[in-house]
Amino acid sequence: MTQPAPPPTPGGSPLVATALTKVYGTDQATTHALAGVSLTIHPGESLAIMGPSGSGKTTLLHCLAGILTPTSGTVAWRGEDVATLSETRRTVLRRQDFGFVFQSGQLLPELPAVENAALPLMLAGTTRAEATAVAARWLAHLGLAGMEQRRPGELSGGQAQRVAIARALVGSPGVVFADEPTGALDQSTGAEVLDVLTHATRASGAALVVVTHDAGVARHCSRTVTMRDGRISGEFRADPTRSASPTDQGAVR
Ligand SMILES: Nc1ncnc2c1ncn2[C@@H]1O[C@H](COP(=O)(O)OP(=O)(O)OP(=O)(O)O)[C@@H](O)[C@H]1O
Repeated sequence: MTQPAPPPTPGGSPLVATALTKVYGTDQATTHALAGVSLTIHPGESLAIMGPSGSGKTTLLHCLAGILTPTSGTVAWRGEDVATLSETRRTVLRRQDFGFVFQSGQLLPELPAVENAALPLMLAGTTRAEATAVAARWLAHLGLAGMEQRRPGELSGGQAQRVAIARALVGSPGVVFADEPTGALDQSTGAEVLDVLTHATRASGAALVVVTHDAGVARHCSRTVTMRDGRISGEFRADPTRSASPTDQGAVR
């Protein structure tokens, strides 16, 4: 398969979170969703974030991606602190440097697949003709040639997630954030979509951060961190010489 995006910049900079905390609520009822998380995500790596419900996975993802402002701590990205940027600058950063894949329902139902995939480029000012041409190449790259004009309602769940992956990658982001990207799919479709997500992201040179409950997802990633009560409770690196699962891991933090 030919790579439709420009070649990745060699090297690139890591995303570095330091001592992140996030407290939700008021004085009467507070939740310490993040209680001091430090994490470095390197260019080209794929990181799975696992842990029980309520352990802070989505909150961490949203703080890393500039969707949420942490209560304290920093998120360093290409010389800026994502945590303290203005909302306007964060919006630009999210559009230009980051890609997003969520569980489902993220595509605009009235737009054909190619326009859904082209959206980040059009929002960044690329002409419609150029944006849809790049998006069509991504769709073909992800196995959706011939489906460019279908609306989301005319696609299977797995095909719709491939469109979402094309949309996440079309702007050549530095980091792709995915929150339960296969959560709405059956097991075999989910595995296929995950394969597409991890391979396409790696080929584009971007890092991938995936929140998941599924150990099968984590097995596709080069590293897994587990969370408990707002903290990182364990870390596991994939060993390319054997098939392993996060349950094998030893806690390193
Ligand atoms: N907007 C909010 N307001 C108040 N509390 C919140 C809010 N969002 C999350 N929380 C709380 O923060 C904690 C962490 O939530 P978070 O969604 O990050 O966990 P999670 O590990 O992603 O959970 P799940 O696996 O169930 O999606 C939970 O106790 C949750 O109830």
